[in-house]
Amino acid sequence: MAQKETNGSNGEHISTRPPPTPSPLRFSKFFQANLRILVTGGAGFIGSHLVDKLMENEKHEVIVADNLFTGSKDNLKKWIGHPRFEFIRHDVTQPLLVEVDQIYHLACPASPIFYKHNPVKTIKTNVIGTLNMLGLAKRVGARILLTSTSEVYGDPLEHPQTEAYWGNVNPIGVRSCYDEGKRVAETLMFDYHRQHGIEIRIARIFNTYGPRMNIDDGRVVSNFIAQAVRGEPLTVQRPGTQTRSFCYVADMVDGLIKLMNGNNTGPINLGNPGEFTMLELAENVKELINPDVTVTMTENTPDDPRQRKPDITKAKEVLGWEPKIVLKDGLVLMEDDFRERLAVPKKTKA
Ligand SMILES: NC(=O)c1ccc[n+]([C@@H]2O[C@H](COP(=O)([O-])OP(=O)(O)OC[C@H]3O[C@@H](n4cnc5c(N)ncnc54)[C@H](O)[C@@H]3O)[C@@H](O)[C@H]2O)c1
Ligand SMILES: O=c1ccn([C@@H]2O[C@H](COP(=O)(O)OP(=O)(O)O[C@H]3OC[C@@H](O)[C@H](O)[C@H]3O)[C@@H](O)[C@H]2O)c(=O)[nH]1
Repeated sequence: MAQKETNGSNGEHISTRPPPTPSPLRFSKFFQANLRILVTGGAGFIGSHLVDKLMENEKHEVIVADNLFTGSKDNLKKWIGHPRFEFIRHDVTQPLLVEVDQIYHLACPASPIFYKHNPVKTIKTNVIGTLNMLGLAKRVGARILLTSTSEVYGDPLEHPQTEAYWGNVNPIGVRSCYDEGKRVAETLMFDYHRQHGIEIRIARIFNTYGPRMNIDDGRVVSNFIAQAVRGEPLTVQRPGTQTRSFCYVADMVDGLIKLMNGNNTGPINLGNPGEFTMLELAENVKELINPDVTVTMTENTPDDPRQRKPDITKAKEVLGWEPKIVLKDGLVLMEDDFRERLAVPKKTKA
């Protein structure tokens, strides 16, 4: 088949090579025309919630590829053995060949503690892992979505951050394996799109929280909730005036699915524009979960961004998406899950 010449959603010139012909079975009278979806990192926090949502549709077959570095099969236990679900223990730094129509590429540790644990592995996961998944997308003609991050904006000099902002990232710092890794992953996505006509989608996700985060994940919301439930001091890292915008995971999953199935390549910011200092977050957690806990100031880590707030105008316009769950409601939903896993029931009022 001939090359097709088109313009992408960002106005770029694209030369599209059609994907290889699928198996003849795909056109057989009795073939069930299911959408085959690969979720890399599907055993992790956001990935497992995404799998839950995708599995609700009876036309979807879902394959998870995950090396279980920060994820767990426990997050997927309700789907193990389901006829439309498969789990593959696989490291995305190695090639993978599966016949799929869509790839949600999430595989990568997200908590700073975990991505800094083995920085060389983190950058390999972002660069080689994304190359492998793009190679797969090219080979089987699948559409691929990358979960990039607000960390591509580094310590931002523009506030709030729009997608047009190129960022302020330290290329040699301890966070660079993740920040720069994701920036290269975005570059690879666009190069495969322009050069090979691969259908791409890029989400820039801002700090997302919710049930199923690892208790010892190390990110601020899970730390504060676990501390409040255990009755331990809330550890605010200095200066405490740094800000973040927190998005509840169900909102994030809706945004990712809309992005995958829409027409825009992105990058698109997905996040909740509500902005809080870490001291304000601690006060909220204390008030909602355990008024008896104290707040203690602790050392911060290098290159911690001072402010973060997404401008989500583009997501509203092109996806019709905006988050619905405000922080106070989301924290309470998360508390129930943490209490159950930590086996600390809520005190009943006398
Ligand atoms: N949660 C957030 O606040 C946030 C913000 C921005 C971007 N993101 C991105 O969203 C994605 C999911 O984040 P999360 O919060 O669910 O994190 P998570 O750590 O819970 O999930 C990551 C998953 O990827 C798997 N994984 C890691 N390295 C792998 C490898 N080499 N091969 C195969 N699997 C591998 C882990 O085992 C885990 O199941 C990540 O790409 C992350 O960068 C998350
Ligand atoms: O116990 C803690 C942990 C963290 N913090 C502070 O809380 C803020 C947020 O830290 P988090 O570890 O939750 O993560 P960050 O917002 O820096 O990055 C997060 O959002 C972008 C994603 O790409 C990353 O994967 C995700 O971890 C930081 O300023 C940190 O110093 C505390 O005050 N106390």
